[in-house]
Amino acid sequence: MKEVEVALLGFGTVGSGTFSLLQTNAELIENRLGVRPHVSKIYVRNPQKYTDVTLPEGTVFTDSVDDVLGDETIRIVVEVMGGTTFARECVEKALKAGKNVVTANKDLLAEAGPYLLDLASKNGVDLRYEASVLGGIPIIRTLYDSLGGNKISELVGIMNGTTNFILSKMTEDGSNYDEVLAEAQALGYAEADPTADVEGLDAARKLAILSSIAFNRRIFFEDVHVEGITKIDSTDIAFGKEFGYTIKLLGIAKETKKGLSLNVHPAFISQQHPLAAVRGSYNALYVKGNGIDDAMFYGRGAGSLPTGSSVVSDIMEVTKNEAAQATGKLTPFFYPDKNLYASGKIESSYYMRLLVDNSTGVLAKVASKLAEQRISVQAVIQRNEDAQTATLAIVTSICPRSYILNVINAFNKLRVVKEVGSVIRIMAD
Ligand SMILES: NC(=O)C1=CN([C@@H]2O[C@H](COP(=O)(O)OP(=O)(O)OC[C@H]3O[C@@H](n4cnc5c(N)ncnc54)[C@H](OP(=O)(O)O)[C@@H]3O)[C@@H](O)[C@H]2O)C=CC1
Ligand SMILES: N[C@@H](CC=O)C(=O)O
Ligand code: NA
Repeated sequence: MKEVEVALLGFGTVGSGTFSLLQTNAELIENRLGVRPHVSKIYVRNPQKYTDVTLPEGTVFTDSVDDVLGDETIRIVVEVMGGTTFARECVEKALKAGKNVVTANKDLLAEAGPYLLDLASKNGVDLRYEASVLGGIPIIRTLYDSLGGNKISELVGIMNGTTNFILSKMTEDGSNYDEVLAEAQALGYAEADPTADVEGLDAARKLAILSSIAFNRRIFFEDVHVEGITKIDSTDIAFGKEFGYTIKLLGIAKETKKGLSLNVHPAFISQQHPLAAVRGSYNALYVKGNGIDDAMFYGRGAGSLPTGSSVVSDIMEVTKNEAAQATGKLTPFFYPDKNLYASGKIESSYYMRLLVDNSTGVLAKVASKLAEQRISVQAVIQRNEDAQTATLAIVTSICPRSYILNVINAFNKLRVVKEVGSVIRIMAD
């Protein structure tokens, strides 16, 4: 039996899912490839943690990364540890040693992807990262290859499983934010530090990676304007429902004549919008191209086996390239100027929740501040909290984000406004 030697760096959610799929589908994979990917070494810092794992003969845990990177028989190094310091060191060493690398690490790709891809090419090896974006959904290769003949104008997606799981549970079951986050962590969806999920950083990294491919630019994490979901509360979700909206954390990249805008933020979308039906740990990406028109890709965005499925597909792709002596042959990109469009200029309508004095004339005062910024009110719900206080939930007309920032300043100075609770964009259908 012909084998290609593979090593895993990491055996957590993704590493174990990858290993399990390689074992379960070994025969099928070998039949399709003509070669069997064989995991000979698994690097972890603390092998004692894995004493309950039974490895087949020929596979060992090691706590020495040099034992992996210095092993000449290993052709594919799978980096599934996470982080950008040690992981980057390992990936660079592996590429320089002439080994192919498969990684699920979006933090690393969004920070140094173009550099590492160049390094791989220089060393005649592959660097593949299908698992880094949208977990199990095959989207990297789809954008590179299947949609390669399209000029892409728009990407809109739900790119983080943890936050979609949290928002879905809060919306559907009225669950408490902290409890659902703990559940997402227990299910292996969340990052080691879940701040990356809930503050939108993870989605921003994924948007940067996808946009680099879709728009042929060197896009990094810093290029994306980010807002997370930590300020969303059940009151907003309930008002949203009354207005006919569902809340989602969206990644949006749009190319217009004015430039490329890159944003991650929570948004209300119509309950009829296809993305509204994407629930739990599922992700989806809507792509607009000048050939395909509209397409939507849907599947599990996080979790052990779904993400392992993408890692295994990359291992198979690299194995095929090795057999064809075609590794390191990705055509170099031509990167035009980034020409980013400032997010303050982007127009949409907004939902605003204000805590106000419960007295006559308050609504008129609030409306006049909006009018001063050339913003009109499309819909409003007033809920009396007690004799002194009322909540106003407002849907505004379409305006640039900078107008909304101005009106928030004006509200903060208005005596009848006790608090500006939340401000959430509303995405047009
Ligand atoms: N979980 C998911 O659904 C998805 C995760 N990803 C990405 O995949 C990567 C792995 O994630 P996941 O499997 O969830 O992570 P886990 O925390 O579950 O696993 C990390 C593994 O790496 C080992 N490890 C070895 N060295 C290090 C190190 N220096 N720092 C951290 N871990 C180390 C850990 O073992 P030990 O502690 O013994 O060293 C552990 O086995 C990350 O880049 C993540 O962003 C991508 C898509 C989906
Ligand atoms: N933490 C991430 C894991 C997959 O990329 C998520 O929740 O989507
Ligand atoms: Na993917």
